[in-house]
Amino acid sequence: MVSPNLNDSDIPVVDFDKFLQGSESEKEDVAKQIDKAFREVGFVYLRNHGVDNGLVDECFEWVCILFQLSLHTSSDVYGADRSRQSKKFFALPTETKMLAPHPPGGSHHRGYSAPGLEKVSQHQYDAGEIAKLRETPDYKESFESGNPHDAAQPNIWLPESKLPGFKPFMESYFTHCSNLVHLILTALSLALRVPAPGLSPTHSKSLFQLRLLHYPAMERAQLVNEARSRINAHSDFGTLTLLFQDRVGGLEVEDPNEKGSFRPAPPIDDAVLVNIGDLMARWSNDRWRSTVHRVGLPPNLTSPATKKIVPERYSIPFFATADMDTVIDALPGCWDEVGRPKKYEPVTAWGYVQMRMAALYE
Ligand SMILES: O=C(O)CCC(=O)C(=O)O
Ligand SMILES: [Fe+2]
Repeated sequence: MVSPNLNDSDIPVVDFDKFLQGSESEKEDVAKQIDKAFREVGFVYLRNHGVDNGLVDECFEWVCILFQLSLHTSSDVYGADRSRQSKKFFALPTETKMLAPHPPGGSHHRGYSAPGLEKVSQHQYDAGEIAKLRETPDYKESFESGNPHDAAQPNIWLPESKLPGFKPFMESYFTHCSNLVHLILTALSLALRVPAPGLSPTHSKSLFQLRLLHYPAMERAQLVNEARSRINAHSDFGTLTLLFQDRVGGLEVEDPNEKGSFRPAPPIDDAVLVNIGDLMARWSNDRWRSTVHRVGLPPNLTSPATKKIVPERYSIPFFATADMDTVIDALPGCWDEVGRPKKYEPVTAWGYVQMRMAALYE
């Protein structure tokens, strides 16, 4: 259930411009605010994050094109003042999207996944448990792409003629999001006083994943009765996630002080939501929280009175992880011999991520 005693969101909103353009003391202040948010909630909204808002809008336009936005539903989704409807949308049939299929298995995270293929699981490694979860698959479709220089996971694109301009746009959007990840890592290094050059070089290969997500419209009753889910409660498994979401809402974050109780993390215009993943939580010796989150009913649909249909929803998560040979051992500032011993054995990023990804697809 959603906690009734919490208002919209306890997630702090931080003005990142003060880090990008500010004085040394302003940078330090922003770093401290982000550190505090990650300690307490594991999530932070960043305003003025430096990824051009027009570019974010354009990315949403591409997502709509890819996933067959119908002009009927779009006004409800985006509100009047965003430019996300400005392109001439056309329907891309499933056969076309299947020209770039996500390979089976959990080790090559690229290309198109049709609704129902993926079931996000939280710490489920037991085959029987995973099979049970799959009985109500997440009702969403996705398209994943990554760093064009990642030889281990080559991108899987549609033929250029099917969606001209899509690949170059996504490659450039990837770079903008990567830059933001590196800036956040620099802020975190400042907060922990990690000696120069800080954490950014541990992500030097930028083996990140850009995911385009579409949750099709569905009957409200299906979501309420848990006949279908949008995305089940889970934590992310890398270091940092950036999340851009449209205006529909429905993302919920677990109350750090009350397991099983969720509060809304509503979209905030022009802000990106950033959260800690499991690998980073471990690396920080649990100084930072990797908080469980899920996507359910948008807050304005919690009362059944009027609307029977939950509108479609689009979101764009960007998952960062460390270079695969990085040894994840408690970061400076996160442990000491006396009061805060290291909780975890050192592990490479590779060893850790493999274990988690195997649970996603099979
Ligand atoms: O769609 C969203 O808002 C959240 C997606 C998410 O949590 C994920 O893909 O890991
Ligand atoms: Fe997530």
